[in-house]
Amino acid sequence: MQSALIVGKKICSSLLLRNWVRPLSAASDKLTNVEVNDKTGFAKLTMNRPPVNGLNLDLLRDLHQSIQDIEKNKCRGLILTSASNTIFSAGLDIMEMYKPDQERLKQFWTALQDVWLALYGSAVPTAAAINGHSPAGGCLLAASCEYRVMLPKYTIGLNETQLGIVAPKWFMSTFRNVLPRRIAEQALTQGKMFTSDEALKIGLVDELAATKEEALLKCEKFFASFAKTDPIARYLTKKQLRHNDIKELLDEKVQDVENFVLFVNQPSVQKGLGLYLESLKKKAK
Ligand SMILES: CC/C=C\C/C=C\CCCC/C=C/C(=O)SCCNC(=O)CCNC(=O)[C@H](O)C(C)(C)COP(=O)(O)OP(=O)(O)OC[C@H]1O[C@@H](n2cnc3c(N)ncnc32)[C@H](O)[C@@H]1OP(=O)(O)O
Repeated sequence: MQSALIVGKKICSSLLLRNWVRPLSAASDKLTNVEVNDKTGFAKLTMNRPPVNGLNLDLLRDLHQSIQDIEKNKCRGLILTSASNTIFSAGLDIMEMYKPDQERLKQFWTALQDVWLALYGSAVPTAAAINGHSPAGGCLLAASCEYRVMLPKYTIGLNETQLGIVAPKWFMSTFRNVLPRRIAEQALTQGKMFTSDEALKIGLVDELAATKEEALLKCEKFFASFAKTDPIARYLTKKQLRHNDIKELLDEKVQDVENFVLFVNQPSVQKGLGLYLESLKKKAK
């Protein structure tokens, strides 16, 4: 595992502290970073895979581990954000799907499922400070949280149909949990990327903030709104509301991996992914 965990002493007993500290790798290797505010108990989970936080197998596994750690240590809130100044996450790393190693491809999709199950079903209140572009898988992560604060002039959305891809059911359920059904249907079928202002207008994000610091504060304010609620009652309510979406994936988890593998291996999909990668690289030149 490649994530670093920084924990405030006031919150964690020395036993917990021991549990939390995982071996730190060299700074340049860190893919996620967790910092816990010792006064509030809020954890900031930062994705740090330059240049675009492409969700590859390693980053996904790291994210999963970090979410589990935050959960185990009973933090009072989890804020997902990015170390980049312009990108929250570019979504799935297309390199994982292009000319893939078959065993790794299965592990990759399973890791994405696990991150979604952990984040969408988290007992800890969750929020995303969206400090950059957030297409596809990036949008999935943000939409899996309970609250979203976005910086201006970026884009967010599930753009799969524009790439000739069908978003899996659980991507769609996540959107439907946030957006009115008709808006979700239009956005998903069009593969629409929304500007920050548009996202605010339709309710895909809850607030805009001028800076990352302000976004983090607004996420913390959202967590503070639960100060007078019972944490167990809060969690059970969330759990029931999200139960069907989670159960649907759990019931079909293996089949979902098989569908994904079958889909990705289609020659037409491979061709499309290759062309898309090329277009991204040309754009970068
Ligand atoms: C029935 C159905 C059953 C099963 C369904 C099965 C499967 C389908 C489900 C799949 C769901 C897919 C989800 C996804 O997330 S797919 C990924 C979608 N992401 C995107 O389309 C975003 C693409 N990227 C961008 O738009 C821009 O890069 C971005 C994020 C706006 C940033 O722009 P910019 O700052 O200008 O940076 P560059 O474009 O120059 O990029 C820098 C560098 O990164 C490479 N890169 C960017 N995005 C990706 C990516 N997603 N994967 C891999 N690599 C990426 C880019 O090529 C550049 O590379 P270089 O080597 O040139 O530096």
